[in-house]
Amino acid sequence: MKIKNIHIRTLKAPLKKPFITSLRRVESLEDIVVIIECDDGTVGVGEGAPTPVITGETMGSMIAAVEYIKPFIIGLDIEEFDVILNNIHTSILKNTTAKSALEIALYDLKAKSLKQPLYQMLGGTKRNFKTDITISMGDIDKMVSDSLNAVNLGYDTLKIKIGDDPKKDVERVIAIHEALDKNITLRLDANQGWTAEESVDLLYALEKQDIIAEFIEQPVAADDIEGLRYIKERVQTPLLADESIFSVKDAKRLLKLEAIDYVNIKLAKTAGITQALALADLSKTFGVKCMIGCMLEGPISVAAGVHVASAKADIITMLDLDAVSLLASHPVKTSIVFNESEIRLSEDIGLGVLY
Ligand SMILES: C[C@H](N)C(=O)N[C@H](CCC(=O)O)C(=O)O
Ligand SMILES: [Mg+2]
Repeated sequence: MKIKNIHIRTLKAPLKKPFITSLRRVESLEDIVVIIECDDGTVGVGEGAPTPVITGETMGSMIAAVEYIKPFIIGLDIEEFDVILNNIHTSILKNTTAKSALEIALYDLKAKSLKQPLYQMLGGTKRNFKTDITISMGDIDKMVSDSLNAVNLGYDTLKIKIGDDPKKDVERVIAIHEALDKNITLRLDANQGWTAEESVDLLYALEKQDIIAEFIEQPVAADDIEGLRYIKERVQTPLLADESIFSVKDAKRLLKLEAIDYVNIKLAKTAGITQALALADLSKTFGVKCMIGCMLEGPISVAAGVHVASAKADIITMLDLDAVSLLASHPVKTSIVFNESEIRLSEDIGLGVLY
């Protein structure tokens, strides 16, 4: 099975409502779908969504990166899996989401060539998962009503976006906590919005009210490693690193410093499945649990995240794979069930995506 061609398509999908974090506001999804076509007609499909404020990539840069990588892998046989991976990653630096889209398509092809579902090829057996849902940042009343609606839809874990105003952020979390049953788990994501000192003050204020979230995600700037350690040494609320960890190297540094409690793995940051698996393995050696997350992206790349979650189910114990549920509709047929908080992998070969 030789790689004959690589096609790039654009996927557009409307959101149920605007997606708002301290870093950006998005009104609808637009991303790329990468299709690797082999000489026997088999195709593998991957996807990547631009998140300029996190990975530095845009639609244009991702398309250019995939076009640039193409000649390094066209003509190679799927049997030369490691050579193809190496060529993807060494032909150009960075461009992690573009590389992830290519890797996802390649893993889809490899699993299809072995006639196995991808999670089985990766050693997984788990097929049923529960994800949280993101509550976009906004006015307190809107965040409370969005939280109540999410619980009515069956979600028992909410990821609350905050980070634009520490004082208002405390009020938001207290109001949401007051409005919900106490069996609902709250995750907080500030997307780098606070300083280390603000983070400690804010988390103390919540802890004083007996609000201890499951974790606070990325309270400070991605490169503020000392800030993360400063917070971890002072608060009870566990600390999860997102934008601070793209690679195994990033994670090693933070884990050695004992600066965080959990790691958020996203294929768009790890440049695909290979390093995501390695990141889970590394976290396991440090006894640190992981979450698998996503950007605002579509069902193909989210599906790849679910397969990774199955492969590393012992260490990836938390899921933030809600992007498909945030879409009002999308054009992709999958045999994977995305039903609000419930996600179920099928026994179809490959990713389980028909495009
Ligand atoms: C969609 C997911 N639940 C999420 O919140 N991801 C964000 C980044 C998403 C983006 O801006 O596209 C995160 O974890 O920071
Ligand atoms: Mg985050």
